[in-house]
Amino acid sequence: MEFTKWQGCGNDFVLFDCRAQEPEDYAELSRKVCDRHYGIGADGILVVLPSDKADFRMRIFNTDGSEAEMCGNGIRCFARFLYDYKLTDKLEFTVETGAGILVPKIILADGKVTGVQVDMGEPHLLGEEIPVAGFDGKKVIAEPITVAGTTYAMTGVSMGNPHCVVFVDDAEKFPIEELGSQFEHHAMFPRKTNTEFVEVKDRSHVRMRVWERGAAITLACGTGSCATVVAGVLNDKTDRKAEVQLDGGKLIVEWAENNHVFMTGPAELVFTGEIAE
Ligand SMILES: N[C@@H](CCC[C@H](N)C(=O)O)C(=O)O
Repeated sequence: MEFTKWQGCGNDFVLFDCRAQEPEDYAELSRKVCDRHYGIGADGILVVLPSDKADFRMRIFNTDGSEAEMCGNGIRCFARFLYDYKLTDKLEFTVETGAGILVPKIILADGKVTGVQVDMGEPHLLGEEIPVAGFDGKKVIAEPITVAGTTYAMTGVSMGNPHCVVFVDDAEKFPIEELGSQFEHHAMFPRKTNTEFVEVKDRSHVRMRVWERGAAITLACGTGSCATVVAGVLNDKTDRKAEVQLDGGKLIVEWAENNHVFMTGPAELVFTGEIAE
Protein backbone atom coordinates (compact mmCIF):
# COMPACT_ATOMS: atom_id res chain seq x y z
CA MET A 1 0.00 0.00 0.00
CA GLU A 2 1.30 3.45 -0.87
CA PHE A 3 1.09 6.11 1.82
CA THR A 4 1.97 9.72 2.48
CA LYS A 5 2.94 10.94 5.94
CA TRP A 6 1.76 14.40 7.05
CA GLN A 7 1.88 16.69 10.04
CA GLY A 8 -0.07 19.75 11.14
CA CYS A 9 1.51 21.51 14.16
CA GLY A 10 3.30 18.25 14.92
CA ASN A 11 0.07 16.19 15.05
CA ASP A 12 1.09 13.50 12.56
CA PHE A 13 -0.83 11.16 10.29
CA VAL A 14 -0.29 8.43 7.75
CA LEU A 15 -2.69 8.94 4.86
CA PHE A 16 -4.01 6.20 2.57
CA ASP A 17 -5.93 6.81 -0.63
CA CYS A 18 -8.48 3.97 -0.44
CA ARG A 19 -10.81 5.11 -3.21
CA ALA A 20 -9.93 2.09 -5.36
CA GLN A 21 -9.26 -0.54 -2.71
CA GLU A 22 -9.90 -0.73 1.02
CA PRO A 23 -7.93 -2.76 3.58
CA GLU A 24 -9.79 -5.47 5.50
CA ASP A 25 -9.39 -3.90 8.92
CA TYR A 26 -8.74 -0.17 9.42
CA ALA A 27 -8.39 -0.51 13.20
CA GLU A 28 -5.65 -3.11 12.85
CA LEU A 29 -3.92 -1.08 10.12
CA SER A 30 -3.95 2.04 12.31
CA ARG A 31 -2.53 0.28 15.37
CA LYS A 32 0.25 -1.26 13.26
CA VAL A 33 1.16 1.83 11.24
CA CYS A 34 1.01 4.33 14.15
CA ASP A 35 3.40 2.34 16.34
CA ARG A 36 6.50 4.54 16.74
CA HIS A 37 8.85 1.58 17.28
CA TYR A 38 7.53 -1.18 15.04
CA GLY A 39 5.56 0.89 12.50
CA ILE A 40 5.81 4.19 10.64
CA GLY A 41 4.82 6.25 13.69
CA ALA A 42 1.84 8.61 13.83
CA ASP A 43 -1.02 9.90 15.96
CA GLY A 44 -3.57 8.41 13.58
CA ILE A 45 -4.36 7.35 10.03
CA LEU A 46 -6.41 9.32 7.51
CA VAL A 47 -8.36 7.57 4.79
CA VAL A 48 -9.46 9.13 1.47
CA LEU A 49 -12.75 7.69 0.19
CA PRO A 50 -15.34 8.61 -2.43
CA SER A 51 -18.54 10.28 -1.23
CA ASP A 52 -22.03 10.56 -2.65
CA LYS A 53 -22.68 13.67 -0.50
CA ALA A 54 -19.47 15.69 -0.92
CA ASP A 55 -16.35 15.92 -3.11
CA PHE A 56 -14.52 13.39 -0.88
CA ARG A 57 -15.00 11.45 2.33
CA MET A 58 -12.43 11.36 5.18
CA ARG A 59 -12.19 8.72 7.89
CA ILE A 60 -9.78 9.01 10.83
CA PHE A 61 -8.54 6.26 13.15
CA ASN A 62 -6.61 6.86 16.36
CA THR A 63 -3.42 5.03 17.39
CA ASP A 64 -5.49 2.57 19.47
CA GLY A 65 -7.58 1.70 16.39
CA SER A 66 -10.72 3.56 17.50
CA GLU A 67 -12.47 5.67 14.86
CA ALA A 68 -12.99 9.38 15.57
CA GLU A 69 -15.73 11.50 14.05
CA MET A 70 -13.38 14.31 13.09
CA CYS A 71 -9.82 15.58 13.19
CA GLY A 72 -8.93 19.24 12.72
CA ASN A 73 -5.22 18.90 12.00
CA GLY A 74 -6.02 15.82 9.96
CA ILE A 75 -8.50 17.54 7.65
CA ARG A 76 -5.93 20.24 6.79
CA CYS A 77 -3.43 17.49 5.85
CA PHE A 78 -6.18 15.64 3.96
CA ALA A 79 -7.04 18.81 2.01
CA ARG A 80 -3.42 19.50 1.15
CA PHE A 81 -2.99 15.92 -0.07
CA LEU A 82 -6.03 16.30 -2.39
CA TYR A 83 -4.66 19.55 -3.79
CA ASP A 84 -0.94 18.67 -4.03
CA TYR A 85 -1.60 15.23 -5.53
CA LYS A 86 -4.12 16.75 -7.97
CA LEU A 87 -7.17 14.78 -6.86
CA THR A 88 -8.89 18.14 -7.25
CA ASP A 89 -7.97 21.45 -8.85
CA LYS A 90 -10.43 23.36 -6.67
CA LEU A 91 -9.04 25.53 -3.88
CA GLU A 92 -12.20 25.02 -1.83
CA PHE A 93 -14.07 21.72 -1.69
CA THR A 94 -16.41 19.65 0.50
CA VAL A 95 -15.40 16.72 2.70
CA GLU A 96 -17.82 14.28 4.30
CA THR A 97 -16.72 13.47 7.87
CA GLY A 98 -18.32 11.96 10.95
CA ALA A 99 -19.00 15.57 11.98
CA GLY A 100 -20.93 16.37 8.78
CA ILE A 101 -19.77 18.01 5.56
CA LEU A 102 -16.91 20.42 6.17
CA VAL A 103 -15.24 22.87 3.82
CA PRO A 104 -11.44 23.24 3.67
CA LYS A 105 -9.88 26.06 1.68
CA ILE A 106 -6.26 25.97 0.41
CA ILE A 107 -4.44 29.23 1.13
CA LEU A 108 -1.99 30.32 -1.56
CA ALA A 109 0.63 33.08 -1.56
CA ASP A 110 2.68 33.64 -4.72
CA GLY A 111 1.29 30.35 -6.06
CA LYS A 112 2.57 28.36 -3.06
CA VAL A 113 0.41 26.67 -0.42
CA THR A 114 0.96 28.43 2.91
CA GLY A 115 -1.77 26.76 4.93
CA VAL A 116 -5.33 25.56 5.00
CA GLN A 117 -8.42 27.18 6.48
CA VAL A 118 -11.33 24.92 7.41
CA ASP A 119 -14.94 25.83 8.04
CA MET A 120 -15.37 23.37 10.92
CA GLY A 121 -19.12 23.86 11.13
CA GLU A 122 -21.07 24.65 14.29
CA PRO A 123 -20.03 23.55 17.79
CA HIS A 124 -22.55 21.43 19.70
CA LEU A 125 -23.03 22.37 23.31
CA LEU A 126 -25.84 20.33 24.81
CA GLY A 127 -24.97 17.47 27.15
CA GLU A 128 -26.47 14.75 24.95
CA GLU A 129 -24.69 16.11 21.86
CA ILE A 130 -21.16 16.08 23.32
CA PRO A 131 -21.97 13.67 25.14
CA VAL A 132 -21.70 14.44 28.88
CA ALA A 133 -23.77 12.24 31.19
CA GLY A 134 -26.39 13.98 33.33
CA PHE A 135 -26.58 17.13 31.19
CA ASP A 136 -29.36 16.32 28.70
CA GLY A 137 -30.86 19.54 27.35
CA LYS A 138 -28.26 21.66 29.16
CA LYS A 139 -24.96 23.30 28.28
CA VAL A 140 -21.93 22.16 30.25
CA ILE A 141 -20.11 25.35 31.23
CA ALA A 142 -17.63 25.42 34.13
CA GLU A 143 -19.19 22.33 35.69
CA PRO A 144 -17.33 20.43 38.41
CA ILE A 145 -15.45 17.25 37.56
CA THR A 146 -13.45 15.37 40.16
CA VAL A 147 -10.31 13.57 39.03
CA ALA A 148 -7.83 11.94 41.43
CA GLY A 149 -9.43 13.74 44.38
CA THR A 150 -9.27 17.26 42.90
CA THR A 151 -12.28 19.10 41.49
CA TYR A 152 -11.82 21.07 38.28
CA ALA A 153 -14.24 23.30 36.33
CA MET A 154 -14.81 21.82 32.89
CA THR A 155 -16.64 23.03 29.79
CA GLY A 156 -17.95 20.48 27.31
CA VAL A 157 -17.90 21.15 23.56
CA SER A 158 -18.46 18.83 20.60
CA MET A 159 -16.78 19.65 17.31
CA GLY A 160 -18.27 16.39 16.05
CA ASN A 161 -15.95 14.68 18.55
CA PRO A 162 -16.12 15.22 22.33
CA HIS A 163 -13.98 17.75 24.18
CA CYS A 164 -13.60 18.68 27.83
CA VAL A 165 -11.88 22.06 28.27
CA VAL A 166 -10.24 22.82 31.61
CA PHE A 167 -8.75 26.27 32.27
CA VAL A 168 -5.59 26.00 34.37
CA ASP A 169 -3.16 28.52 35.89
CA ASP A 170 -0.06 27.00 34.30
CA ALA A 171 -0.43 24.70 31.30
CA GLU A 172 3.29 23.79 31.31
CA LYS A 173 3.16 22.48 34.86
CA PHE A 174 -0.19 20.66 34.67
CA PRO A 175 0.45 16.90 35.17
CA ILE A 176 -1.20 15.71 31.94
CA GLU A 177 0.81 12.45 31.84
CA GLU A 178 -0.64 11.53 35.23
CA LEU A 179 -4.23 12.75 34.86
CA GLY A 180 -5.04 12.80 31.13
CA SER A 181 -6.23 9.21 30.95
CA GLN A 182 -8.45 9.69 34.01
CA PHE A 183 -10.28 12.54 32.26
CA GLU A 184 -10.56 10.44 29.08
CA HIS A 185 -12.21 7.54 30.92
CA HIS A 186 -14.25 9.57 33.46
CA ALA A 187 -17.83 8.38 33.99
CA MET A 188 -19.15 11.78 32.80
CA PHE A 189 -18.09 10.89 29.23
CA PRO A 190 -19.96 7.91 27.81
CA ARG A 191 -17.95 8.06 24.55
CA LYS A 192 -14.74 9.04 26.40
CA THR A 193 -13.26 12.48 25.74
CA ASN A 194 -10.39 14.56 24.46
CA THR A 195 -9.23 16.99 27.17
CA GLU A 196 -7.64 20.41 26.65
CA PHE A 197 -5.70 22.06 29.48
CA VAL A 198 -5.71 25.76 28.72
CA GLU A 199 -3.89 28.74 30.15
CA VAL A 200 -5.30 32.08 29.05
CA LYS A 201 -2.48 34.53 28.26
CA ASP A 202 -4.84 37.31 27.21
CA ARG A 203 -8.21 37.50 25.43
CA SER A 204 -6.70 36.62 22.06
CA HIS A 205 -3.87 34.26 23.07
CA VAL A 206 -4.09 30.94 24.85
CA ARG A 207 -1.62 28.15 25.57
CA MET A 208 -3.15 24.71 25.19
CA ARG A 209 -1.92 21.18 25.88
CA VAL A 210 -3.96 18.14 25.08
CA TRP A 211 -4.67 14.56 26.04
CA GLU A 212 -6.44 12.93 23.11
CA ARG A 213 -8.98 10.15 23.25
CA GLY A 214 -7.39 7.05 21.72
CA ALA A 215 -3.98 8.67 21.22
CA ALA A 216 -2.84 10.11 24.61
CA ILE A 217 -0.62 13.24 24.57
CA THR A 218 -0.14 14.76 21.11
CA LEU A 219 1.66 17.94 20.03
CA ALA A 220 -1.57 19.58 18.86
CA CYS A 221 -5.28 19.07 18.36
CA GLY A 222 -7.28 21.07 15.81
CA THR A 223 -10.77 20.20 17.03
CA GLY A 224 -9.44 20.75 20.57
CA SER A 225 -8.23 24.25 19.60
CA CYS A 226 -11.69 25.03 18.21
CA ALA A 227 -13.34 23.69 21.39
CA THR A 228 -10.91 25.81 23.44
CA VAL A 229 -11.92 29.09 21.78
CA VAL A 230 -15.62 28.19 22.03
CA ALA A 231 -15.12 27.41 25.75
CA GLY A 232 -13.12 30.63 26.13
CA VAL A 233 -16.07 32.64 24.81
CA LEU A 234 -18.64 30.72 26.89
CA ASN A 235 -16.57 31.42 30.02
CA ASP A 236 -15.88 35.04 29.00
CA LYS A 237 -12.12 34.38 29.00
CA THR A 238 -11.34 34.99 25.32
CA ASP A 239 -12.61 36.94 22.34
CA ARG A 240 -14.26 35.06 19.46
CA LYS A 241 -10.94 35.03 17.57
CA ALA A 242 -7.77 33.78 19.26
CA GLU A 243 -4.36 32.29 18.60
CA VAL A 244 -3.90 28.87 20.17
CA GLN A 245 -0.29 28.05 21.05
CA LEU A 246 0.24 24.29 21.04
CA ASP A 247 3.29 22.15 21.80
CA GLY A 248 3.88 21.75 18.05
CA GLY A 249 2.83 25.09 16.56
CA LYS A 250 -0.03 27.54 16.49
CA LEU A 251 -3.52 27.74 15.05
CA ILE A 252 -5.84 30.68 14.53
CA VAL A 253 -9.42 29.92 15.51
CA GLU A 254 -12.46 32.12 15.04
CA TRP A 255 -15.99 31.37 16.25
CA ALA A 256 -17.74 33.56 13.70
CA GLU A 257 -21.05 35.35 14.19
CA ASN A 258 -22.77 32.80 11.90
CA ASN A 259 -21.92 30.20 14.61
CA HIS A 260 -19.37 28.41 12.40
CA VAL A 261 -15.85 27.86 13.72
CA PHE A 262 -12.97 28.61 11.32
CA MET A 263 -9.54 27.09 11.94
CA THR A 264 -6.43 28.16 10.04
CA GLY A 265 -3.02 26.51 10.19
CA PRO A 266 -0.26 24.56 8.46
CA ALA A 267 -0.28 21.12 6.82
CA GLU A 268 3.03 19.66 5.65
CA LEU A 269 4.14 16.53 3.83
CA VAL A 270 6.80 14.63 5.83
CA PHE A 271 7.61 11.69 3.52
CA THR A 272 6.02 9.11 1.25
CA GLY A 273 6.44 5.34 1.14
CA GLU A 274 4.97 1.90 0.65
CA ILE A 275 4.11 -0.82 3.11
CA ALA A 276 3.57 -4.52 2.60
CA GLU A 277 -0.02 -5.39 3.63
N1 LIG B 1 -5.88 15.38 16.66
C1 LIG B 1 -7.17 15.55 16.14
C2 LIG B 1 -8.30 14.79 16.80
C3 LIG B 1 -8.18 13.29 16.53
C4 LIG B 1 -9.35 12.49 17.05
C5 LIG B 1 -9.44 12.44 18.55
N2 LIG B 1 -8.35 11.75 19.16
C6 LIG B 1 -10.77 11.77 18.95
O1 LIG B 1 -10.80 10.57 19.23
O2 LIG B 1 -11.79 12.47 18.95
C7 LIG B 1 -7.48 16.99 15.81
O3 LIG B 1 -6.56 17.68 15.35
O4 LIG B 1 -8.65 17.42 15.88
